[in-house]
Amino acid sequence: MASEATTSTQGPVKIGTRKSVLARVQTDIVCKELRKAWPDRKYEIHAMSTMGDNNQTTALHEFNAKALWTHELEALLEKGDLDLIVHSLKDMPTQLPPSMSIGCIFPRENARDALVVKPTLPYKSLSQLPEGSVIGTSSVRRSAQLKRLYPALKFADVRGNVGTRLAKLDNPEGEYTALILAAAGLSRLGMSERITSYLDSASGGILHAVGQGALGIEIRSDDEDIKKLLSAVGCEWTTRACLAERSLMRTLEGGCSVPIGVETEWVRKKASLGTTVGTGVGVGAKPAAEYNKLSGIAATGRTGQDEDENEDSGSEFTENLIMRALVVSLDGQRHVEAEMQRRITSREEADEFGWDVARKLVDLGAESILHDINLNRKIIEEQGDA
Ligand SMILES: NCc1[nH]cc(CCC(=O)O)c1CC(=O)O
Repeated sequence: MASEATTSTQGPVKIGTRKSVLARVQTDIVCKELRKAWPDRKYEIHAMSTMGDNNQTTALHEFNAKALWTHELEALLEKGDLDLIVHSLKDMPTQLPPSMSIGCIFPRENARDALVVKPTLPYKSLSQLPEGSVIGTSSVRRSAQLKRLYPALKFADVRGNVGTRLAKLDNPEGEYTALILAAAGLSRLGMSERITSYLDSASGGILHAVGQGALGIEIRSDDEDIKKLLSAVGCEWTTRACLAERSLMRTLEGGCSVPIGVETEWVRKKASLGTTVGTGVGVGAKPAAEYNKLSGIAATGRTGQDEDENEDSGSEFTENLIMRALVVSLDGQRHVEAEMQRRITSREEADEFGWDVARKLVDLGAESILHDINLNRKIIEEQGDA
């Protein structure tokens, strides 16, 4: 028994996560993939409640919420009490502490936002909602975009995890007509049937959050053992698309989060024919499963399935990434938007692409919108506590 089996490379992989049901489900996805790739290792899941989870009342924007959700887990990672942390990528700050990095990103679920209308009401889309309908959302990205497109709507904060929010919506006495939630969260919780309609560029112009729908794995930057384990899982398509999105946000935010909406989509063209053989994130209002297949993301990732799909990349196919991005003022009165497409063949190119889209938004006037927002509010967060 007292062998060398205590070296870090052979010890259990200690996986950290938050305590919410969604966080647990997402962690199970990651753990399952790791087990499949490395069946001989042992895995331990440590679900911790964080300060954010414990403080349901203080208005979110009073904290630097992103840090609030991640700091406590990061401290354990740093100490070696954890080896990796499973995050919803959109909840990860774009700048990590220097000793931490993103080990990999898992295949993206449906990245879009979803409208969830109170079950007793007949409305099927945002445009059908009567004047004065109350939308429950604590996200300024969501409310600012909706104010721009649907000025007759009203907004109210809604806190708590996804289940709590839905219960507030369903309460006959409740004030909300509808909620806006990430489709990914609902889908992972097995509650896709609650989705009334999907919101995206093709169906009205609501863009989702940077990193939405993807899982980010945070590790110690110098942990070669965990890096090796992660090299067998994750999804390079999602990783590149999300790195581009994060680069966009990092370039624009200058330290604070701002209402930035984004949508990325892979377009794979057969070079000889010039025809689009697969498109990606944000195309039409497709149900989650079909959407995921369409995205070419889950299917072409290194997830063990459909690996052959990917073999055509390289010379015969070109992979272009389309990015649509928007910055909107809090009252919805001003906005700038941009769309660019570029061939992306590496993470570095993805990063540069996000930077260039940000530059384009700045050229179009994003800076004055951002300046006003930063004057008004020191910290704007989109955090809820899913
Ligand atoms: N803001 C909290 C949060 N963080 C991640 C998700 C859902 C899963 C995801 O977007 O990856 C949610 C809930 C929501 O925004 O509806």
